Amino acid sequence: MIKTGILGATGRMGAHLIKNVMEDDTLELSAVHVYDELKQELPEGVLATNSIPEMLKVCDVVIDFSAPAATQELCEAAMENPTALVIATTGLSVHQQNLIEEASKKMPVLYASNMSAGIALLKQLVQQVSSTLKDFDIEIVEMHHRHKVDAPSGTALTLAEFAAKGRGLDLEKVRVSGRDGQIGPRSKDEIAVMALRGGDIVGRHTVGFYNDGEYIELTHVATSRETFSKGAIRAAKWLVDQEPGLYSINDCLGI
Ligand SMILES: NC(=O)C1=CN([C@@H]2O[C@H](COP(=O)(O)OP(=O)(O)OC[C@H]3O[C@@H](n4cnc5c(N)ncnc54)[C@H](OP(=O)(O)O)[C@@H]3O)[C@@H](O)[C@H]2O)C=CC1
Ligand SMILES: O=C(O)C1=N[C@H](C(=O)O)C[C@H](O)C1
Repeated sequence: MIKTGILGATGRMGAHLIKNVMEDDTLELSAVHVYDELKQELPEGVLATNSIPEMLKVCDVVIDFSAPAATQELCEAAMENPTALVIATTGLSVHQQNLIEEASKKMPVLYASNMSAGIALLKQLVQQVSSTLKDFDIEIVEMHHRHKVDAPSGTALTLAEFAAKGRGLDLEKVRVSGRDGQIGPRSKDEIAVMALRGGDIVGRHTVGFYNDGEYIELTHVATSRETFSKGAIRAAKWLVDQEPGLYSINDCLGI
């Protein structure tokens, strides 16, 4: 059995993870990190702790759907106690992204801004369309539930990176995150990434390629959070057998 820990256990994703890990035949729920208060009953023997180092001591793998500060603490603690890490938290700073890379020198780490198989494939399609249809304007729109705290979504940024890569562009130089007022005509290279928030939308991403006379829109819709929790569990099972290094969800899926 793979001893599994959950960081962000009291969150929206945490609730699905607890359920899905407990249902799984090859995973054992060893520990949950409780930042504030755990409102859910857990089976006897599961460590509920507010200490990340204590959680790491009893786990083969930790799955993280939490917040940037928590991910940072996880990476720092894991460098003292190397443990496979599946990291799904978005809204990370450059420093926090570098920490993940640093940690991956000592342990296998899989980072994915989206754990679904659909987005794993969509990234590749976006890069292909971007590099093939060079004259098409690229615009990305994401929609999420009203509780989401980071914008644009990590997935939208990842899709934008693949779009930029398809054209050999530096996303930092071409990304537009809003339009308002006398902004002038659209420049050729810009890639807009726009965020909408409302209701209980689990996650919707559209990458549009627009030209005169035609356009293509590629849309992925997540209709259940279990898409992400089950994707992370699939990643955890794969990751525990890997050497130290930084992996993507595509590595895990072999695509
Ligand atoms: N990669 C993917 O496929 C997906 C990624 N996500 C990402 O996962 C993250 C969590 O999403 P969601 O579950 O909706 O968010 P929630 O706000 O519901 O949950 C966040 C969790 O993190 C905990 N937390 C917050 N701050 C800290 C801290 N400083 N230290 C330790 N724990 C902390 C919260 O504890 P408390 O409840 O006590 O505040 C809570 O358990 C987000 O970044 C989201 O974008 C979400 C879905 C899919
Ligand atoms: O916060 C969410 O809910 C989600 N976050 C991820 C992101 O920022 O891309 C993935 C998914 O879209 C749901």
